[in-house]
Formats: sequence, structure tokens, C-alpha cells
Amino acid sequence: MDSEKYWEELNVGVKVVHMACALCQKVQKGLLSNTFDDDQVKSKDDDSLVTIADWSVQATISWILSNTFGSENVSIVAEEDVQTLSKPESAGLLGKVASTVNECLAEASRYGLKGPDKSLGPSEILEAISCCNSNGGPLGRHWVLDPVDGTLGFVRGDQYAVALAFIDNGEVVVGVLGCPNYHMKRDRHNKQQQNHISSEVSVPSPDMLEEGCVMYTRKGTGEAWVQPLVYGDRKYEWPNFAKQVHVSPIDDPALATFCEPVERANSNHSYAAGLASSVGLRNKPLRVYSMVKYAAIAQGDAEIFMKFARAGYKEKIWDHAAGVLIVQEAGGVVTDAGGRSLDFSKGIYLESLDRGIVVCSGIKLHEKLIGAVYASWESSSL
Ligand SMILES: Nc1ncnc2c1ncn2[C@@H]1O[C@H](COP(=O)(O)O)[C@@H](OP(=O)(O)O)[C@H]1O
Ligand SMILES: [Mg+2]
Repeated sequence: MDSEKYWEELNVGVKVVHMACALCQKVQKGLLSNTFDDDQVKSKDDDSLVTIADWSVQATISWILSNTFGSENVSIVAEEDVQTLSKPESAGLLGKVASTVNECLAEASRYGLKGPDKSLGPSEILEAISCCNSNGGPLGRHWVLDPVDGTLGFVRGDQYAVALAFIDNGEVVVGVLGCPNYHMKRDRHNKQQQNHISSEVSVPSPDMLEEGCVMYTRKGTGEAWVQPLVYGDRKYEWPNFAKQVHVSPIDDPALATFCEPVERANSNHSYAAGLASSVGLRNKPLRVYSMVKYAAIAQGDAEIFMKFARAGYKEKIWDHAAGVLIVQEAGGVVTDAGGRSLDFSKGIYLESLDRGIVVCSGIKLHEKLIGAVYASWESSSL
């Protein structure tokens, strides 16, 4: 790939996801310490949860993208809408979102981005959220955003992710995954894996490694990277201690570990357990909320991620786009359970997804799992 292609989208995407991670950490701390009242967590029509972090991240990222690239050039497919937030009785909630967004945008220059000259008002906040109403599709360029993926993990003080991807003519070309509670690996301090832009050796200090990360990649580079989050009054400077990530070299099922969603409602644990035992996996599954599962595969903390949603559930592109590209560029394989690649060109859903999603660190494990799906599907109750 042209070495400059999508560089600006990557650069801005990574920085704004860092900002969003800082925003989420503040809100999560507040939720857990009860600084905020119950108004902070709402149920949506489909019974899933939404918090002030979801709206605030969507508003922040939308505002930065529109102001950096020009709103006429920006199309965003994103999870949240303003239905709840624009009701008259939600004025208090909207006020909290506005102050969260303005606090975050006030820090933009620390991340090398330009914030607004003055605080955004409620109508500008609603506009920033509601303009993320694109349906994507096969043509043109679209950003794809899940502001807080794994909202259940977020409200429980557990794992969650901020996921931003960029799609060009139906193909995911940039993926950025902020994982505020998921740490960079500690064991990569050799010079080869130091940052890829500056020739200086910059090793993150141990305390930075404790505090979450942002992973990112561009399609076709064969490289995926991770940076620690930015703390205290430190300024973000590209490449911010970036280190390359690689999938695990383990291809022996007896040594491999698989991840799956925590919630049984989101993936059939017993079917996955059956597959795991039929290919010879012995380790207990690693149950993790959100797209952090993709991050775990990309940096070699686990070898397999399987998701088998109930029949009729349609996977949304924002729940996978960033993670899929990061795993692929880190050396892994991602397909549906029939072995075909995921199609991000059909709008907001992964249409025609076959049975489930299978993510592996390498082709050997992948072939075994897909074979096991074909061998077992008829007799399963799925
Ligand atoms: N019935 C269902 N089956 C499968 N996935 C579902 C689901 N309901 C919601 N999801 C998706 O699963 C995501 C959480 O993934 P996980 O279970 O791996 O933590 C949710 O993201 P949000 O939390 O952003 O809504 C949501 O998009
Ligand atoms: Mg999600």
C-alpha cells in the first residue's frame, strides 16, 4: 500500500480515540464511585444500556472528525442516536453530556488536535451525535464508530472498548481500538519493536503499561501497533511509545486459549465448548466483554475468539470493523463460521454472515475450527 494512504485518517483517528478513552475513564470512575446519580445509565428500546459516556464519546469524535476533515466530507455510521437525549425530560442528562464533551474537547490541543474556540451548546452536541446517521454501504468513505462497545462491561467496571474504523468503498482500511482497561504486553522491549516513526528508542515506563492502550492499523501494512494511554499532564506526541503487536505463534490446540463474550445471551457458550473440545482445546475459555477480545488475539494473549449469536441476530459493522482489521494486520485470520471473510460493504449489518464469527491467530487453528463447525452444525440446536 502507498505508505501515505489513509495516514491522516489514522493519525486523527488514533488521537481522538485517546481523548475518548480519557473521557470514558473519568465517567467510569464516577459511575463506580457513585459520584453520578442513577440518571447516568439508561435502557434502550432493545433493552441494551446507554450511558453518558456513549453519547459523549460519539459527540466528541463526531465533532473532531467534522472539524478536521470538513463536515461535508465526513460520513459516520455509529451506534447511538438522540432519541432519548432530545426529550424535554432529558435536559439534565443532556447537560451532563455537554459538560463531559466540553471538558474533553478542552484537552484537544494536548493530543495535537484542534478543539472548539468556545464550549459547545446543547444543540451543537445533539447535532454532533445525530449527524452520525450514515448507513455506510459499498460506495464512498465512511467512518464506523462504536463509542462504548461492551456497555455492560463499562457499567460493571470491567472491560470495554472505543472502536473507530474507516471504510473506503466497502473495505475497512483503518482500525483503531481504544481499550482503557486492557494493558499492553510487558515483554516487548527489544529495539526492533520500538516505534516505527522516530528512530529514538522510547520504552514506556512500567506505570504506563498498567493503564490501558490504543491499538491501530492500516490495511495492507502487515503491521498493527499499540500505544499506552496518556496520563497526568503529559502531552500526546506521535508515536507515543508505539510498539508492534503480533498474534500468538501457538498452533497446538492443546496449548491454545479461546475467548468468547461474557454474556450467554450474546454467544452460545455450550456450542463453543463443544467445538473447543472437538478440536482439542483444553484451556478454560477467557470470557471478556467487548471488542477487547480482538485486542487480546492481536497481541497474543489468546489464540481464538468465537462468537455464535442466536439465530436471527444480525451483527453490526461497528462491533467488528476495527477489531477485524487489527487482528488481520497482526497476522491473524477472521472469517464467519462458514470460512468466508466478513463483508463490511452491505450497510450497517454484516449481511449474509454464516452462523457465527471465528477469529484465530493462524490458519491451522482456523481450519480445524471451521471443519469442526461443518461437522457439528447439523446436530447442534442452533
Ligand atoms: N443478542 C445478541 N447477540 C449477540 N450480540 C449481541 C446481542 N445483543 C447485543 N449484542 C452485541 O454484543 C456487543 C457486546 O459484545 P460482548 O458480548 O462481546 O461484550 C454489544 O455491543 P454494545 O455493548 O456496544 O451494545 C452488542 O452490539
Ligand atoms: Mg458494541
